[in-house]
Amino acid sequence: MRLIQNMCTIAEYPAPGSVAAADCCLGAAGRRLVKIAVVGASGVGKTALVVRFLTKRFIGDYERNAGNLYTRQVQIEGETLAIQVQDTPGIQVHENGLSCTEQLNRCIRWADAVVIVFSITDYKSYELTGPLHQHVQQLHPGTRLPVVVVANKADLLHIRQVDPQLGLQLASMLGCSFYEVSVSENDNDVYSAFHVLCKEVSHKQQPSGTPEKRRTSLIPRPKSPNMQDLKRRFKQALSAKVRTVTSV
Ligand SMILES: Nc1nc2c(ncn2[C@@H]2O[C@H](COP(=O)(O)OP(=O)(O)OP(=O)(O)O)[C@@H](O)[C@H]2O)c(=O)[nH]1
Repeated sequence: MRLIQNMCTIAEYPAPGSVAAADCCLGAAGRRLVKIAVVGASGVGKTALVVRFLTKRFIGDYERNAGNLYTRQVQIEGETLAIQVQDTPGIQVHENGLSCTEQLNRCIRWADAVVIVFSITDYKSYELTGPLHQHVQQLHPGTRLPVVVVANKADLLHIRQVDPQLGLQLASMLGCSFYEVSVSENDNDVYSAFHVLCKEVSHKQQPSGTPEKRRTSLIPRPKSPNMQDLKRRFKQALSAKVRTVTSV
């Protein structure tokens, strides 16, 4: 779906490592930038989720997605971060596994974090979550990309195919936060999912030396005796010895 705040599509998006991509490391006004890709099977509500997060609205009917990029600012722990959210076309599942286009892979490589969406009314979309998570991590070798798992359409209880426990168990096995949401009925949980993810990325982006440095400066150093102290102790020892000698 085409929306306000639309900047460009995945196809136009600079490949990671290019000069243009490097320019994107800081958002408007030099704010830190968090790049999030929203992925999952077709029809699970990816566009609806992104639109809800950006506008707090649920429109109902969305054009088939071509992979649009949106931006907004969020407050995380007192800091205003620029975040870019990349909506992606639905992943097709084939008998021999995932079928990810190069366009989608480029988007996942570009991202600092990923939201994997499935629908509670579509068991196949849930089954995609594990392999998709593995695929995301494979595209980011040497690091653990923050991922949140979102189970959508929680309002459609009468046609539920995925038990909430299943989603929770899978997410915890993958080491991800999990949210069961109804994009059509509620925006709080949607916001929380994005917020948690931004927080995780923000912590990851902090220079690694900073907290460690602060911690070490808090550890009290063992006191080394100064000369005055040494002299005083020496005198004390000496007079004790003298006292012992005189008492004998
Ligand atoms: N009942 C209900 N319907 C929803 C919810 N979220 C999305 N939908 C509907 O599900 C359909 C698919 O939503 P989209 O947001 O287009 O799904 P998508 O994952 O972006 O689909 P693709 O672009 O094909 O990949 C639309 O008709 C939405 O109105 C929800 O929480 N509850």
